[in-house]
Amino acid sequence: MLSGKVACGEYNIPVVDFKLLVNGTADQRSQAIRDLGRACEDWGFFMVINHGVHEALKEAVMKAFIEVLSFPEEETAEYLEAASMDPIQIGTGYYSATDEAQHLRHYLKMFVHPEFHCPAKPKKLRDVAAKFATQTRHLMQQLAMAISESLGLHDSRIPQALNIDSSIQMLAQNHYPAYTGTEGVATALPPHTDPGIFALIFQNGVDGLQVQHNGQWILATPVPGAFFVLAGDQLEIVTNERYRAVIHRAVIGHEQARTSVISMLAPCPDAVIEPV
Ligand SMILES: O=C(O)CCC(=O)C(=O)O
Ligand SMILES: [Fe+2]
Repeated sequence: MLSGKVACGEYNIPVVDFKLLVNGTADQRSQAIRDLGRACEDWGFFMVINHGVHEALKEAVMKAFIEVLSFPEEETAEYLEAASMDPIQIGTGYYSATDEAQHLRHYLKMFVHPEFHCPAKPKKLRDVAAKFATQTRHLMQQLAMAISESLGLHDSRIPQALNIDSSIQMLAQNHYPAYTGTEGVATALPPHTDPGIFALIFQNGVDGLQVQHNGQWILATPVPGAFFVLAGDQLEIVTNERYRAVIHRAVIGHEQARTSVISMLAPCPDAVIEPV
């Protein structure tokens, strides 16, 4: 059974306008930075719009990732059952005994920074994934600078404290086949926080990401073109828990399969992260 009541519609998930954050007038920038600070403080979650990553690129990445997951197992055997730090991983998550997942999730994960790793097929994946990785990394670096400012600090303070220049970036895709069981919807990814600094997420038009806010589960429905931005554990640590990592989960209904693409930034494993 899916635990907790789910609210949708009655809450306004915060929206941050990236264009105003970087190119606005002084007043617009201050307002956007305040909006960002409030979103991080109250939710640990927001949507970013006008971020400059083209829809066509996002679609191309999702399509190429779907192709990888659809290859017969013998073609992706080297990535199956990989360990958590292996550069490319393909697998299926279904941990019903331990953590309440009731339905399948197929995933692909690849580390793209500081070294770029990518399955050789389909051929177009390398090019689109590299572009998407660079653009979303840049976006997350700029968000980290703006977060510094939202805390009244110099814009380099939080990025430096996180060693962001040497950080690790991972791209991932989750594919959740439509649910076939007897409940209304099923949990496919149990409640968790993300271990890194931020995750950016977009999806195939099917909702299913839920975030915890003031003790309630909220279904996240994006404004067109937006990325969801989730604060992770390392952001919580560096801000001394002022900006908390958001607890979230993914659910899946009967009608349609859901696909999400994630770009995630985390400090390199030997970085020591302390509150600023
Ligand atoms: O599929 C989603 O929307 C959420 C994915 C997620 O939280 C994760 O992979 O850590
Ligand atoms: Fe997550």
